Amino acid sequence: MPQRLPIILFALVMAAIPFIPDMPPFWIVLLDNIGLSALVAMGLVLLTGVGGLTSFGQAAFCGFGAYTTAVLTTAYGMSPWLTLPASLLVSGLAAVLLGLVTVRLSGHYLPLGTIAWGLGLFYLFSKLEFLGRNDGISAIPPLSIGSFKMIDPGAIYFAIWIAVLLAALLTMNLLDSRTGRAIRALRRGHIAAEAFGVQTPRAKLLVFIYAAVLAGLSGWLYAHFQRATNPTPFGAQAGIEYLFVAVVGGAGYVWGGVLGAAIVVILKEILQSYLPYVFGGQGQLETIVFGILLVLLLQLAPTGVWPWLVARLPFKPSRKRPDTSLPLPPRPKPPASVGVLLQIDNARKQFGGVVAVNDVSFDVQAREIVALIGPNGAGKSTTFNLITGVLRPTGGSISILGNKFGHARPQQVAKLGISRTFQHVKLVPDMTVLENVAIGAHLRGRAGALASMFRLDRTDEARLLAEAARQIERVGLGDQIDALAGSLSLGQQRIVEIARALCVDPMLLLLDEPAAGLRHMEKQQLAALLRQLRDGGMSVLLVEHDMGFVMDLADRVVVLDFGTKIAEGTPDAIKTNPEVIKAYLGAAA
Ligand SMILES: Nc1ncnc2c1ncn2[C@@H]1O[C@H](COP(=O)(O)OP(=O)(O)OP(=O)(O)O)[C@@H](O)[C@H]1O
Repeated sequence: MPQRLPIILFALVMAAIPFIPDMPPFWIVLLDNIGLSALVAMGLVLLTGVGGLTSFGQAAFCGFGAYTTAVLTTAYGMSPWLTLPASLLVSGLAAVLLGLVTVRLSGHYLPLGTIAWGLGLFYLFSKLEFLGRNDGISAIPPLSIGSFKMIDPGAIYFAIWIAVLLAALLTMNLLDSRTGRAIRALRRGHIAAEAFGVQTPRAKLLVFIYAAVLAGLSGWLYAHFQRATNPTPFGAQAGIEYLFVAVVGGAGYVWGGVLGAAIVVILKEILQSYLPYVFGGQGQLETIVFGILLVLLLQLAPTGVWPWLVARLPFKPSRKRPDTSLPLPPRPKPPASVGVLLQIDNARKQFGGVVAVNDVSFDVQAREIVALIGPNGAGKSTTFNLITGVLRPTGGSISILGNKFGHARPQQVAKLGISRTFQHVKLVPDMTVLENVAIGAHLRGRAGALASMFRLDRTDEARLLAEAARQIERVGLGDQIDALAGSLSLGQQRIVEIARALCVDPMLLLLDEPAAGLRHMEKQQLAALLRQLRDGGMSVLLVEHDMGFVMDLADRVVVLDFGTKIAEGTPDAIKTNPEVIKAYLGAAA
């Protein structure tokens, strides 16, 4: 089924609803409220479900949108259509200021931070004289087109649902793009995204602003729907409720935001209307029952109702295969005469009293496979992290083609043409293999968020996906291209990581335990691929515990023990080196 067909059908159904004969006006009011809530929830889908940034403070951004238009239309007589950009701008600017502080927080501090400013802004709205303090602002004019005033709920219905549909389309376009993949990669932690050039603070700020602008749009519509505004709908409780809406619907899914809004708004309405009859007018009971029902719902569908429903559909949306003939210009390569590609000179890394890497020096030549081996805790992964900019060295230097880059950020290291895989696989499990691998080509694309939202990125996108598809074919996973990464075996996921690293078109490939979890045949195929890459001009530095694999494949082996280099040489020399034998036997004993 074509991907856009369900959206067109949905739009037609929503457009037809107000024309149903004898449609109770109350239902239209409910649908208006659902639309307003869906706009905020959609922003939260992107922020929390996709980007992994939990926010309890979204209601405050609705407040910015609502109060901006309320002030400008009532005090300055501006047309509501002119206040729309102003409302979005004020919400966006507020998000920039709050986001610059908030997105740097991590773990529990991030949601706590959003609660703090959510509460703070609520009190600000209720204390400022020009916002009408607790009473708010009334007599806000309705939206109008010519002499047609959208006073009744059936009229503003169209404005609200056109906004919801446009927001859904723009959000889906954004997610289905280079920038969208970067945002989705955030959920797996910043290290994996940064290794492929994603500017994670910028990506986080982008989703923060985007979510705030959608909330501001909802606030603007709300102000002209209610024609009055006060602080209550923009407080902490409303912020928590919006998060509920997103989670119940399915926090990672655009349409989950719409469905969640429908479930929560309708459920609340039913409970408020009927529970007083059941319990004889006892106050507040609906809040308790509402909470219990939502918890039960989440037991049934832990990732939200939308994915639960989609998994039960008899048909699946069809995915278009990328056209692999589309070229992506290769990155510049080192001249054929180059000898040493990577030089590590007395690299040192201390964690407090632990010397994880102790003045280690070695090099990797052009077109060479070097293995870095050593017992557990020898400092191999730390060395990888020093080379890739994840850790800053305590001393020494690292250079590529003679240029020192020891203190570069991971994004800059990726730009130099160094890409990597991880000891603990860092793929986004609910993204397809193709989408995961395409993150590797991030630096080779150009399209930004705005171009993606308006589908102006298609040529760029087609080239990135073509490159990803070629690399997936190259590593032998062509038949898994549309599978979710999380559904593959661990060994296959490691191979997907190699394809992602190859998408960088690197001159140096760093592989952290690539053969772990692979079967014998798969290891042989991997070795053949790595030899082919080397013969094609790439250098490979790999950490591996499988000695058979290493000794068969590597041109040279560097051995670490307790952070210190104890040997270096050809596989044959290393196999018989007494220091190495002692280190390994010592470790085994
Ligand atoms: N972030 C950290 N903080 C403190 N100590 C650390 C940190 N990272 C690594 N270490 C220590 O540095 C030493 C080297 O660790 P590293 O992970 O580099 O070893 P490895 O050779 O990769 O081991 P393995 O083969 O088990 O992965 C270990 O003693 C480890 O405990």
